[in-house]
Amino acid sequence: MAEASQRQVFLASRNAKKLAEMERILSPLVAGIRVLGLDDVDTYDEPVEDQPDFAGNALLKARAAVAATGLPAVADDSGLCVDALNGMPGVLSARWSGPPKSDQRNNELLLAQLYDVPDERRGAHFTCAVAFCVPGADGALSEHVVEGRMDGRIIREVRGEGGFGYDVLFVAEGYDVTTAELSREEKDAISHRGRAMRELAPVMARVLQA
Ligand SMILES: O=P(O)(O)OP(=O)(O)OP(=O)(O)OC[C@H]1O[C@@H](n2cnc3c(O)ncnc32)[C@H](O)[C@@H]1O
Ligand SMILES: [Mg+2]
Repeated sequence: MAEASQRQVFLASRNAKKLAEMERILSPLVAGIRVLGLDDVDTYDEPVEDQPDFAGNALLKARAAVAATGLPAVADDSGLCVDALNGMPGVLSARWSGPPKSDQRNNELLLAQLYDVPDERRGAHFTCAVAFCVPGADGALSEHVVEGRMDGRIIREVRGEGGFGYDVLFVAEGYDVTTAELSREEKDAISHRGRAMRELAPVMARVLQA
């Protein structure tokens, strides 16, 4: 029983589609893991994501999750970095068109911003930082951060029904369909999130077993 409870991990995301990706990538890679979501813990305030980089925001979210729940927690901070926009929207990706968060308005704004940008300058990449924080017996936190990246370009009209966020406008390098047109497995195999989570999984397995 003690070992089973050791392997509970809280995935700290308010984005249901992102959370589903995190869970489906991690669960098969960490033996015996029991994934908990927001519905399994008492409500707590979402921390303000005010850090200048993805790793900083991921850590902030994971630390807040541990503080609220006392459980080992994983948080993902991710976003789209567009070359022609000097790396924006970057850490501001979720609310690029202002609150409340809307994928559709974000995509419309991105298309408008890139209206005059020719095909050869529409390069972009997704970045995902994942932080894993584990409370120790002495109150200290053990913290681990990994990052993944997916390169590609921004097309001129939305395509596809899968994924979330900017997937409908993003074509990964070597592909001619958007990441919203890929199957879940195909997206996970190449995505920033898939790469980061696959790097984190053995770390989680080791830390949770200790
Ligand atoms: O912070 P949490 O609660 O996890 O949920 P969130 O949606 O606010 O997540 P972020 O702060 O990390 O912002 C990430 C945004 O970047 C975009 N994004 C990240 N990963 C993406 C992906 O795989 N496909 C498309 N868009 C993505 C999308 O707009 C997300 O809302
Ligand atoms: Mg967020």
